[in-house]
Amino acid sequence: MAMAELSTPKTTSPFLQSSSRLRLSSKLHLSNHFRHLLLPPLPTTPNSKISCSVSQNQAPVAAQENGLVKTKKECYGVFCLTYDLKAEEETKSWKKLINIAVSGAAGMISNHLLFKLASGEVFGPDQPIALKLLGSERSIQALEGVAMELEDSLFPLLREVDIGTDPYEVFQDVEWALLIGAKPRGPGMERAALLDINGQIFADQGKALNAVASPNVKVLVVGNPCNTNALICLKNAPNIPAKNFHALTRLDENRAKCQLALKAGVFYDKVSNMTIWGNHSTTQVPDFLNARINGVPVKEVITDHKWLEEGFTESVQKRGGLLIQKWGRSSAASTAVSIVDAIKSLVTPTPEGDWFSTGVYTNGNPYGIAEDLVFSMPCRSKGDGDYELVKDVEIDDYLRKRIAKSEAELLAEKKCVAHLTGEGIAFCDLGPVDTMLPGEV
Ligand SMILES: NC(=O)C1=CN([C@@H]2O[C@H](COP(=O)(O)OP(=O)(O)OC[C@H]3O[C@@H](n4cnc5c(N)ncnc54)[C@H](OP(=O)(O)O)[C@@H]3O)[C@@H](O)[C@H]2O)C=CC1
Ligand SMILES: O=C([O-])CC(=O)C(=O)O
Repeated sequence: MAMAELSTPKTTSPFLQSSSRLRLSSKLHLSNHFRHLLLPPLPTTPNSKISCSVSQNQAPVAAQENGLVKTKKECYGVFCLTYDLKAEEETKSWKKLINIAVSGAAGMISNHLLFKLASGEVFGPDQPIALKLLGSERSIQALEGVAMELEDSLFPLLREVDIGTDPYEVFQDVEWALLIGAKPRGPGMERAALLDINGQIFADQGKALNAVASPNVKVLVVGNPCNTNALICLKNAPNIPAKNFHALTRLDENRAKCQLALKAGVFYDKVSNMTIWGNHSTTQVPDFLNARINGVPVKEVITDHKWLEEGFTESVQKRGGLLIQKWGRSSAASTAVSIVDAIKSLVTPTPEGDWFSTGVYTNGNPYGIAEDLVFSMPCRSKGDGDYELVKDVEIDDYLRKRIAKSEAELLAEKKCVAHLTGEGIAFCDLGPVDTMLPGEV
C-alpha cells in the first residue's frame, strides 16, 4: 500500500503516548476533545523533500496557557518520515487536500468506511484527504483508538486526522459530510420517539454545517431514518443548496442487484439501471420494470413476474432485518461499501445509459412525487459531485401505487418532525404498521 520507501521513524506513535502529547488544535480548548493529527505539508517544488529536522522529529508538545492549549507546529511519529524521490514525484501530481467529516466515527459502519476513505479507494489515488471525526463524550476514547488504527495503517493519502465532539469545530471547511451517527432504535421504542431523538441530532448538525462547512459541501445522511434525517438537516442549513443533501439508499440498490443476479444466474455486474424509489424503509420500491440484465429489460430475462412483484420486492425491503437475525447486528461492512459506491457515483461520470439511486430533495422532480421530501430516485452524474435526475423512466400502475405508499410514509414522517424543520407544531401519526427501517422485522 505504501507509495514511498520510508526511512526509519525516529519517534513512536503519538497515539501510543499519553493523551497530553497528542497534537491539539491550537485554537481549541482541551475540554472540547478536539484532537488533531497532522502530516508534513505536500512538496511544492520539484526538488523539495518532505523531511523533518531532528528537532522537528519529536512528539508534539501541548503547552497550556490560561487554560488554552497551544501546540508547536512539529510533526512526529510516523508523520515525520522522509519521503524518497519517487514519493516526491508522486505527491507533486496530487490534487488539493479535501476535508471529509464523518459522524458516528467510532461506530461499526465507520470502522469499515474510514479505512476505505484513507486508502484512496473512494476519491482516487491522487487525492489527499483530511478526516474530521465527530464523536461524543461516550466515544471520545474509542475515537482515539480509531485514530491510532488509522495512523498504524500508514496511508500516504491520509494527511490529517482530527477528532472532536463539537460539530461546529469538526465541520469547519468540510467538503464532504458523511453523517452516520444516530441512536439505534431499541426494543419497545416508538418510531416517533426515534424520529424526535435522531431528528434533533440532524437539526443540530445541519445548523453547524450551515455555519462552518464549505458552502458547496456534499452531505450524505446514513443514520436512520435517513430520508427524514436528511430533510431535517437540509432545512437547518439554508445556505447550503438543498440539492447537496443525500440519504443513503445505495445499499438497497446493491441488495436489489444481487437478488436479480441470483435469480437470473448472472454475475451481478450484468445488472444495471436499478432504481430504488422512496424511503429507506420497508416501503421502498425496488424497480424491476426499468432495471436491465445484460442490457435487456429484467421482465424479459426473468419471466416469473409474480416473484418480481412479491418475492424479489420483499427480499430487498427486508434484507436488513434478515441480516440482523443472522448476524445479531445491522449491516456495517456492506453499508460502508455502499457509501463508497454512493460517493464514487457522484465523483465519477455515470456510465452511458446507466444510473444510480440516491435519496434527494424532490423539488422540481418530473415524477409527480410530493415536493419538499427526500426521496430515492434515479440519478446520473458528470462526476463533478453534482447530479441530475433521470427523466425518462417508465412508471406503470404497479410502481405508481407502491411509490405512493412510500411517499405517504415520508409525508407522515415529515409531520412528526415539523418542530425540527421550522414548519410549526409536530403531529405524529405513523399509522398502525410500524415499518420504518429495513433492519427491523
Ligand atoms: N441508510 C442505510 O442504508 C443504513 C443506515 N444504517 C444506520 O446507520 C447508523 C449507524 O449504524 P452503525 O454504525 O452500525 O451503528 P453503531 O451503533 O455502531 O454506531 C452508531 C454511532 O451513533 C452515535 N450516536 C449518536 N447519537 C447517539 C445516541 N443518542 N445514542 C447512541 N449512539 C448515538 C454513536 O457514536 P457517538 O457516541 O460518537 O455519538 C455510535 O457510535 C444507524 O442509524 C443505522 O440504523 C445502518 C445500515 C444501513
Ligand atoms: O435498520 C438498520 O439499522 C439497518 C438498515 O438500515 C439496513 O440494513 O438497511
